[in-house]
Amino acid sequence: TKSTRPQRLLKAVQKHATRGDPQSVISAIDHFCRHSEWAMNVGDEKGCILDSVVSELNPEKVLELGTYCGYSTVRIARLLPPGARLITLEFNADYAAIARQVIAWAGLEDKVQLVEGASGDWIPRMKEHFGIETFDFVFLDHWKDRYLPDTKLMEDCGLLRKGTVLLADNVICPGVPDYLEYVRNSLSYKSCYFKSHLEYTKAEDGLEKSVFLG
Ligand SMILES: Nc1ncnc2c1ncn2CCOCCNC(=O)c1cc(-c2ccc(F)cc2)cc(O)c1O
Ligand SMILES: [Mg+2]
Repeated sequence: TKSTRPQRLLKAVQKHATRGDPQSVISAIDHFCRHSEWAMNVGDEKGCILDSVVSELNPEKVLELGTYCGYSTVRIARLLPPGARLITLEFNADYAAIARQVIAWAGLEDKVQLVEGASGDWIPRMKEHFGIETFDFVFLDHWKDRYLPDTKLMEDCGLLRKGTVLLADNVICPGVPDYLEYVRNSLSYKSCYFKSHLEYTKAEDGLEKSVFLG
């Protein structure tokens, strides 16, 4: 039977990347997506912006909503200090299976906990199930119509603290208008836009960085 795109992406990683070398995994995925098949990873251009936000913050507790094949998981986890933890939620079991293998190939499995399920179901269980008090950094890259309800849910569950940084992918393409309107107008957030391009294309896209003010 025909392979899936995530399976072909994993094959490219296993063929071209060096085990335990996260940068080679990132480069192998970017090469595959640029020269073989487009895939919805955050990509290299927005990925550099993601890197700079993470490096500046040095977060201990990270939440990623939407793992897909684990590309941004690897980008973030490779920059985390020893002892820091990244929890990543993926709804699609097939994507999750591929992501686990990509994360393992990068040698980052000790820093990452991949959880299969819907963000709306798992966010209320973060404290009791993972012993998380609050998150330092949240990367939003899942269903675009879940960004706003899940942000409000994280607020209501007390998972955000003064200074928690939310970084949202795809705020232009596919777009998250309700989320943007909220974080840009709420007195509880200081928000700014990083203009970029949709991964591996010339179309405009960008990342919105929003600091929770408590
Ligand atoms: N734990 C969870 N809870 C809830 N939902 C969850 C979940 N885990 C996953 N999901 C489901 C959704 O996951 C994938 C979401 N990402 C995208 O859809 C996406 C699409 C494009 C795109 C596509 C086509 C174009 F033409 C132009 C742009 C680009 C991107 O960068 C994207 O990120
Ligand atoms: Mg995205």
